[in-house]
Amino acid sequence: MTTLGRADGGHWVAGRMSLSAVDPLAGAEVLGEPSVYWERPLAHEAMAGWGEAASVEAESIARAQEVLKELSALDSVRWLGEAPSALPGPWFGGMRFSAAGRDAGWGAFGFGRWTLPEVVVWREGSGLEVAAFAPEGPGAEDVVRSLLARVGVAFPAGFRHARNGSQALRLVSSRPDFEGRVERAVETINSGGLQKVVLARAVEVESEHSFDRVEVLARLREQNPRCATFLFRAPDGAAFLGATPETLCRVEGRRLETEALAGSAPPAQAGTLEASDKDRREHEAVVRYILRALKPLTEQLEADAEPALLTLKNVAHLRTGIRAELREGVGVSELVAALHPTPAVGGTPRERALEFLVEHEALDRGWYAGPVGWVGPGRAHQMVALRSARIKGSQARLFVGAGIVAGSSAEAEWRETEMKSLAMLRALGGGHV
Ligand SMILES: C=C(O[C@H]1C=CC=C(C(=O)O)[C@@H]1O)C(=O)O
Repeated sequence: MTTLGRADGGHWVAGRMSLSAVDPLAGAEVLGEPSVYWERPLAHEAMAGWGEAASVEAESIARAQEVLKELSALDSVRWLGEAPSALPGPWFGGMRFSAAGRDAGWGAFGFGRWTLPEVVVWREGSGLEVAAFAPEGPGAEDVVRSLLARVGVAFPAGFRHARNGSQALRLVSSRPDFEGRVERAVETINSGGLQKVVLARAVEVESEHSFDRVEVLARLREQNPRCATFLFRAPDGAAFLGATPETLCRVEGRRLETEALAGSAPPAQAGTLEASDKDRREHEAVVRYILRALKPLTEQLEADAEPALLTLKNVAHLRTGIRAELREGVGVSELVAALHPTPAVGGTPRERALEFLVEHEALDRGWYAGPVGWVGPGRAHQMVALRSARIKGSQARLFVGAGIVAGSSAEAEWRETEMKSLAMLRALGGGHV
């Protein structure tokens, strides 16, 4: 683990060069599976990282917030030549939804974990750039130059397309348990104890062979161009990956972009969403919460007047875009503290909803529904880790949730979570689902 914030200048030396190549994921053919991956195809943003020049772990929410603050303030990289202006990161990672839970499978991920890869390849304009990082010290510049030279020679020029090939998957998730929890949530809401709570469940997925996670990424990004496709590998070889539609915050200097995403329907019934009273209430709880949370941190806070439809391949949502100027001194750490968990993954009132989840959800969410993404000096993009799975070997544990409000039906919420699981199941090779 790295100690951050040394006062005497840079920790890491970095160099960069252009690559004659088009796709960061193609690098997996020669460099193996990336340790971190991030792509938003519609935003033309893509990056893959290999190796770890450094990692920072946090064992509590308070420490995680400190780390985010340090990583967004630190400019501890000494660039050989000009520093890139559009490099995502260079720190990549995420954190748990909450401290509650005891699934040992999440152990190696820590409460929060961020890494500075040894090699980062990212899209810039119509080409790719590569940067290499090494700890400052004698010989560090040579290490950087030789990493760049090695990657430059070997990096494949072409695009890594998703390949055909489905496989038999064994799925386990208890419908009666989930529906029982939805009914309990509706009773609590009806008795005035809560307004909204988002209940999640896990689906255990087993395949005959180890999952090819690069292939899973290739399918996820191809099928979900509006989402952020991500992967973070833990030291025990497990990886957390997914394709999520929800931005928690995008920070560029003082500029903030965020969104409320809640209210769902099958794509074929997307037209009914805007008029659905249940979905509007579910959505408005999120908008109100975000605006209230951001007020003390921002100036010129503005939200779209009406939610718009966001139609993904397997599910459509109501979406309200929110923008603001950040007050002096406010950055990603303060934003995560104020926004997470939004009622799109927790509920309202926030504390009561979180207590309900601890008591009744019977699930260690781990990094599911937590903030994941990248952070660097004055810039950050954090997504809410939805539509995601933890994968190790031939086992995957997939997570899906749904917002429960007065009038929710257990059967409909089960169907909604089934629908939300399709993107990941198909990417895992379940061509028949
Ligand atoms: C909790 C999830 O979705 C959230 C985001 C969008 C719409 C949601 C809904 O309509 O329930 C959820 O709040 C999930 O996908 O696991």
